[in-house]
Amino acid sequence: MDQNHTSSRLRILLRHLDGCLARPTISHPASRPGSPATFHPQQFQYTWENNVLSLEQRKFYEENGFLVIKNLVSDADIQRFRNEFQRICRKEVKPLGLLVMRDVTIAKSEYVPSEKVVSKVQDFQEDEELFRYCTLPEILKYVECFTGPNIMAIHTMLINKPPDFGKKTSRHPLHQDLHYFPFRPSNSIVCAWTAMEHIDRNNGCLAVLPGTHKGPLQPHDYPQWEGGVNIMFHRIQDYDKNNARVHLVMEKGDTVFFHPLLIHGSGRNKSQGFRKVHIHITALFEDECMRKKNLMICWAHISQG
Ligand SMILES: CC(C)CC(=O)SCCNC(=O)CCNC(=O)[C@H](O)C(C)(C)COP(=O)(O)OP(=O)(O)OC[C@H]1O[C@@H](n2cnc3c(N)ncnc32)[C@H](O)[C@@H]1OP(=O)(O)O
Ligand SMILES: O=C(O)CCC(=O)C(=O)O
Repeated sequence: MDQNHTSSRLRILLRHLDGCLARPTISHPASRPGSPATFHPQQFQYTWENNVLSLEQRKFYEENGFLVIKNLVSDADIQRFRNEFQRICRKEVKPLGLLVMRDVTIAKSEYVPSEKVVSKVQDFQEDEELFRYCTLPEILKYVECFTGPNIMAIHTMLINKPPDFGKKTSRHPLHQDLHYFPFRPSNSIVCAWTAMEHIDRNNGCLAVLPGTHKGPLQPHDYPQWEGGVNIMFHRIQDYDKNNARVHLVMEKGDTVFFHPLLIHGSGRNKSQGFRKVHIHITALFEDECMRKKNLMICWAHISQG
């Protein structure tokens, strides 16, 4: 991390701690604020009562730890995200703090800047066009069902899963996102994952182990894969092999919301195309004290809701 990046992060953090927030709010007030436990103490621990989710949808998330909402993000927005991603890949814009990842098989090679060499951009909080995703009312409306109000965007990614270079390195091993996060509580965190095109097993869709959000955070390490593993792509060491994997086939604009303890990963991209998804992770910080405590241990940029 270079010095500019470090000092920019530090400034952001200090601004938050001072309560002088630079970024406009992305909060979307709950229509019926209240704690999830207030309404159905036995039944609902993971969702909030706010008239957005049907009873069936709430029960599904509670039981499975994920929920797919069809056709949530418009084609026009997805096209704008694509355009901006391409500009970043061509190095026409260089948002502050952005991490650009390349697949491990080409990480050390010479390259011409293009979307063919970028497997992921991460932490695009300073790129207004990509960060717009985190502020879309249709996304926030659902995020709030899992986090409650006072939402913060914590981590952002646009994944451009490359066609596999023959080493199966395009796979993302099964893991729990909470492994990467130093803040809590886990039930106040949700990931939004939006398909930017049709995604199925051929181009490496998301695979989830339903219900695993009810278990603890498990130890992770690197998988022993012959072809190599992308940096930080840790796998869960052990999980119940009897727990059937569900492959989420999704259309452009469909969005899956999932709990940070849900075990998930994605398969090899066997197609010739670059499979794109837009992701962000959000969390609720329930009160000022918890917000400050979490901010002090959190490495990612945070926007306050
Ligand atoms: C919930 C969510 C968080 C789940 C996930 O997404 S898991 C994946 C999270 N990924 C990350 O956190 C990436 C963290 N970022 C980084 O490690 C770095 O910033 C990089 C993206 C690698 C870029 O590092 P940077 O120093 O700016 O650039 P360099 O090109 O000089 O790379 C530094 C050393 O890393 C190597 N590298 C780059 N890309 C990969 C790769 N895909 N897999 C394995 N190694 C890689 C690169 O070859 C270089 O190695 P050395 O020359 O130092 O030996
Ligand atoms: O979209 C993918 O390939 C998987 C992404 C993922 O599991 C993650 O970044 O946590």
